[in-house]
Amino acid sequence: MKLVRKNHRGYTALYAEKLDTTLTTEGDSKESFYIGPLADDLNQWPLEEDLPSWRSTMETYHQKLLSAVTKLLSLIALSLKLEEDFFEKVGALIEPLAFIRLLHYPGDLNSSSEEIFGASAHSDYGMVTLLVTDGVPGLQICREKSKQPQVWEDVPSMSGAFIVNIGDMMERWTNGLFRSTLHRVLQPRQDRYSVAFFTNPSKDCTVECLESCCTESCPLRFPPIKAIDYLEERLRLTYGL
Ligand SMILES: O=C(O)CCC(=O)C(=O)O
Ligand SMILES: [Fe+2]
Repeated sequence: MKLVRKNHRGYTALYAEKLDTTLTTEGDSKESFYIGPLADDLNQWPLEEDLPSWRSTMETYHQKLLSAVTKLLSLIALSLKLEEDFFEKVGALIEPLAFIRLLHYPGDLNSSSEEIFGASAHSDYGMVTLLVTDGVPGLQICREKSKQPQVWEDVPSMSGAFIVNIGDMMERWTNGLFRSTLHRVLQPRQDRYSVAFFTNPSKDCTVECLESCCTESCPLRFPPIKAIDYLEERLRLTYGL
């Protein structure tokens, strides 16, 4: 039963995605399943009789994580000396483009190429990502993404905790004050599973540098852009379209 990806929902096969668009390799050695906003009816669900309660479990997870992200965004707003509901007021949370991605990295691929990653180096595209992993190592971050050579550090898995990644749209909003996290996943030696929850602003929300983040010493780095335009371009590159 494979519900092949349509409208960025459903199943994506091994090697279909390449997160580091500078690599010349085939693609990342992971397979995944996407579940997007619940309201628009575009999600692809397995039959209830094949996977009883799966849909309702995923819908509950989506709702709970969106509510956690909403709280996190109000803390981010306060930390930027903005009103608590700033991200609501700019329209980011009207119909946020929030996606669950269920990920599987097969452990038995025995690839000899050092250039094949479970997930090649990238930063997530949106506001923030909440990530849970099954404890199998592989995830790494690079703290100083513009320095060469890049230094990669393992990210330990903590049971009961989320890993939180800042995304590129948050970096654009804050003119780089909040830096998006460059990360990757090495090809694991045993099966590895993780669940990411990506949050992008609503499609018509304009992501533009906050006034307080643009100064003479820190001039504007990114022009304003509509969330959907930014997201679609990043997805286009990731899938080599
Ligand atoms: O599997 C992981 O730990 C990370 C996944 C990831 O970075 C992504 O899907 O964007
Ligand atoms: Fe990621």
